[in-house]
Amino acid sequence: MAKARTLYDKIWDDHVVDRQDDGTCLLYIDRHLVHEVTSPQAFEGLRAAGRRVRQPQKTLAVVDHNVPTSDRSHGIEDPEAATQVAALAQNAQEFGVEYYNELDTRQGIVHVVGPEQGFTLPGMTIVCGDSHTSTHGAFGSLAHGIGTSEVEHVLATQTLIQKKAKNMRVTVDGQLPPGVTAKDIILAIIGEIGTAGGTGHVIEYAGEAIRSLSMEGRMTICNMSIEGGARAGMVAPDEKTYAYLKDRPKAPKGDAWDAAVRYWDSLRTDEGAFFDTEIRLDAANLPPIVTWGTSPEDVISVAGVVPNPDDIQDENKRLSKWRALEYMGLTPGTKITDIELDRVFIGSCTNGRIEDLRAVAQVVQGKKVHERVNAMIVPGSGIVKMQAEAEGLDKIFKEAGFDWREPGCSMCLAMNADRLAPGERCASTSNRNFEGRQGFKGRTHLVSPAMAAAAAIAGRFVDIRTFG
Ligand SMILES: CC(C)[C@H](C(=O)O)[C@@H](O)C(=O)O
Ligand code: SF4
Repeated sequence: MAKARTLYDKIWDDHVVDRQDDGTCLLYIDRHLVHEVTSPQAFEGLRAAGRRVRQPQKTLAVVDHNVPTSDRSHGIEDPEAATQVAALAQNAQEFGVEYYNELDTRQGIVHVVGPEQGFTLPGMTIVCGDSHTSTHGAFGSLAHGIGTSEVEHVLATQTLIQKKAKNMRVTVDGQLPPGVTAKDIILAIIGEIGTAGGTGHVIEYAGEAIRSLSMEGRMTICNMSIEGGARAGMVAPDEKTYAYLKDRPKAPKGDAWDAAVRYWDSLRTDEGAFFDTEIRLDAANLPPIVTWGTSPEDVISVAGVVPNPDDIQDENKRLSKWRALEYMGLTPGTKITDIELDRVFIGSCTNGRIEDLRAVAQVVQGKKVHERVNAMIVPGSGIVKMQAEAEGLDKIFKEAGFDWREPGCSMCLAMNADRLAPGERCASTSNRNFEGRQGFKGRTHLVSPAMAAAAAIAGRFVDIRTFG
């Protein structure tokens, strides 16, 4: 009998072109997403070597990090951003790669755009010069970030040099309580395993709670796999995956669709397959989570208090958590619900999709953003924006006092004009709370969309389970 294999093993095996004795492999790459930040040198390298893009139709380029989220119909004012955007437009044209510019409705954050267009499909190897490429694993693909020199390698050859990672399974049993979301699951997992817990592994998420999630929720989980140190995250495809993808512009059609689904149905981890590491969590025990520090592992229940680093044995860790508290302007023992906010950011490739915006609308409908708070909502893509407007969500947001913006990465990493002022405190639906991530000396607390929405109204963190 054939050896029992994991989902990761199967996709890996189906893409190995060559294997050296030391385990180094050449992997075939099915899809390559390209954005303006990590591609200029890669295209420059091709140009210098006189090479073409090997398979332009398997490559898709979009601008997201630098674009302003204000009206851009009259061009991009910031000269640096304008130069980077223009460079991608020029490279895409010169190398025959499909490109969504800042005025295209299909434009958005690269990890929102891929799935939305059906460019992301189960069983594929997907890369992008961006760490959150792990998002696409929600479709049962092997998707991970690569560096700029690898971007050049993939552009030139449609292959990547890789060594196989270990298998890890995170099983989330049970059912999520009301008010607790995919974001809380992944923050809880990272809190449990730490930011290095997944190092050297590809994580497969399994269990009843994961199965019950929408594709949007699964993307939120896979998105943050990288914050847990893993190379990639994945969820086996199922009927929800197919329903999401069917009739998407780039998804296969007719007989090709049927044949694809037959293959995708085989992409399940076999009974008895080996995992190097296994973790289990019970969804029923999870609270809404807020991060208190400068690492995504610094998690605490909204009903809790800021922890005391003195309780940590390891000296280095203890000191680093004290530094985090100092940076965050917090003292141990402070109730999370006593933390006041200046800003709220709803968006990013973690939580900038339509389901996230619906969750926000549900919380803020008929209410007003707290007078101290400046709150913005940045849809993950033009398609998300259009859908939200068709559902009237933008009206709900604007009436509540939210700023409704154009799509892009925005204040997830503050590469454009959207940023925190020094000392400002923000509830954010994004994935990183590093020092300076949302602006110099800015203070970021990671939360779910519903929790960010409630915080915008209350001006402080509130427990979404009792808010209303
Ligand atoms: C700019 C890009 C290289 C970076 C990444 O790789 O993740 C960004 O998207 C981020 O989220 O920090
Ligand atoms: S939204 Fe944030 S995390 Fe996602 S790709 Fe953009 S900068 Fe990176």
